[in-house]
Amino acid sequence: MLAVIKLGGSVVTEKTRPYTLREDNINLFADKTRQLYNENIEVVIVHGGGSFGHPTAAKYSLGSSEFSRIKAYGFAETRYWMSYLNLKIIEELLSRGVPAISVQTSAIAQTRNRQLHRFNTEVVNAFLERMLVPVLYGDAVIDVTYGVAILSGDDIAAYLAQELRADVLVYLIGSGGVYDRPPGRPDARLLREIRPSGALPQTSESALDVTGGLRHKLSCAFSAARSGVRVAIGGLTYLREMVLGQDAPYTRVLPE
Ligand SMILES: Nc1ncnc2c1ncn2[C@@H]1O[C@H](COP(=O)(O)OP(=O)(O)OP(=O)(O)O)[C@@H](O)[C@H]1O
Ligand SMILES: C=C(C)CCOP(=O)(O)O
Repeated sequence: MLAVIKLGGSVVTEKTRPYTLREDNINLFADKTRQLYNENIEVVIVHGGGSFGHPTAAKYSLGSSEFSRIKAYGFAETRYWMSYLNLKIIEELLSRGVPAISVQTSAIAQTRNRQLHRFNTEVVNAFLERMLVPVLYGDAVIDVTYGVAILSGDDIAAYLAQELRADVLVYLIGSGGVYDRPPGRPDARLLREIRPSGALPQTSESALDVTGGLRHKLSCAFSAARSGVRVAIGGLTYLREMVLGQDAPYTRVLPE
């Protein structure tokens, strides 16, 4: 069984506080991944930018306008912080005996018009065949039209799930699933199912998110679901249930 897990930046970082880790959640994620790995479930991890990638990319407007010398520096700084966050996650996995391997996403992916254009899936597959756990991430990448762009981990996860014919694609987010309205509101209700033909939830997007927040995640999730991958969005607590398709409080993403 193969699971592609998008580990949301809202899970592993404090999104409202720049450059702040949620170490308890990184540890819990590593514990749960060890359990899956020990049960011979193949896992590909893609993590997001959280409060490391988004504020840096926003500071240099990497997702918009013309390329420039200052953007070259912003590109390098964004890559630095994404590598830093990646290493923090890898360290916890390794310390639990999980053979996690960092995959520098910008070295194997490019965009055109800010859409995924080239991606070396073979290298990810080769790591899997050797019982490794590849850990990719949303990243600053070469864009053949605009010079540089930000490629979201949400796109990468949906793409890889389809290309590798994964059994399941899980989006882990800090709010624990998709609610009918922003989860901070007292009357917010967890949606147990969501479909592209239904009403979309009300969302509150953070100004610090340069890749479109929950709305963009849903469009990636729907595209994977339409191609036949089982897709779930939920919190860390129920990672195992989502991977195995068991009933629990999370959101199932349906194809239509
Ligand atoms: N209706 C809603 N249901 C669930 N979450 C919502 C809703 N509206 C807003 N949100 C917010 O969206 C967040 C998840 O989206 P976000 O873009 O932060 O995902 P992420 O993948 O964790 O982040 P990153 O892009 O940094 O990896 C939740 O933690 C929550 O704060
Ligand atoms: C902001 C950066 C560098 C990564 C974006 O990836 P995402 O957080 O998965 O959307």
